[in-house]
Amino acid sequence: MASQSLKRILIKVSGEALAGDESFGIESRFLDEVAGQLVDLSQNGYEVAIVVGGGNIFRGMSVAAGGADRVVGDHMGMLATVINCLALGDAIRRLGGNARVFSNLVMPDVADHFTAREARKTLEEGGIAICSGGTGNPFFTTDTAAALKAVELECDALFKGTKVDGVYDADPATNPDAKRFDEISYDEVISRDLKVMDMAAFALARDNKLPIFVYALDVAGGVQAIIEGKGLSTRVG
Ligand SMILES: Nc1ncnc2c1ncn2[C@@H]1O[C@H](COP(=O)(O)OP(=O)(O)OP(=O)(O)O)[C@@H](O)[C@H]1O
Ligand SMILES: O=c1ccn([C@@H]2O[C@H](COP(=O)(O)O)[C@@H](O)[C@H]2O)c(=O)[nH]1
Repeated sequence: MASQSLKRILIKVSGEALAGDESFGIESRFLDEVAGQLVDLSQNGYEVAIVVGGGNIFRGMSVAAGGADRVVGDHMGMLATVINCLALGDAIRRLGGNARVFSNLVMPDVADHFTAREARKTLEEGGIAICSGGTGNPFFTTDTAAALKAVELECDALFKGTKVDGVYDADPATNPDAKRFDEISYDEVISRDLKVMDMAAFALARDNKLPIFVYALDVAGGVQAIIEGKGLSTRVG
């Protein structure tokens, strides 16, 4: 049974986490695990929209650092998110769920062009709306795309599923003594420059009063457990 206060949600799935134990690409066991969690949420009455990152395949900054055109690099990064979204949509359908892949880059043979109107319709009809291609613009990230889509689709909350189980006072990957927050305000996360998500995403969420839950994608129960107050996450609000 879906919670009344958090019924329509957007989940940002980290591209990097989709690689599982590998450093590149998609680990099918992990993909199926994530898809299974999304199907369960949808079948339990939640309206679920998805944005997927591309870090397991390509990040525009990495080519720009080598001297290539950043805009071309970012287009390549956005295409990487389309690949991940197609894989996730397919995994959801194989598990009996109903998913429709949208894209902010126009590619009619591959995905439906994203409009908030069509994506909302998919959600209202019980389908999972997967939003690929980021914002469609270079110099952004899929975190910002996730906040933007969550606002456009009138979601009650944004869940950022990643490799860590919340927001810490320093990057826990490089600081073993970092302390985790159960809750933190938008302004504090921005003023401390805590880099679990980019600042544009936090600012957009703050300006639209969109709560964000940062959680570890590989923890059993996932989003459903967090909504029921049983799972670990940091609430940014
Ligand atoms: N203060 C912090 N609290 C928590 N995590 C942090 C913090 N600062 C940096 N991080 C790092 O941020 C990472 C998550 O952000 P990142 O944008 O790199 O990944 P992602 O969005 O999950 O991946 P992708 O770009 O592939 O979708 C975590 O794995 C963590 O190591
Ligand atoms: O709106 C957007 C979103 C993404 N990009 C590019 O795609 C890659 C992958 O996204 P991540 O958020 O890093 O996973 C990103 O590095 C950008 O190059 C974009 O240009 N615009």
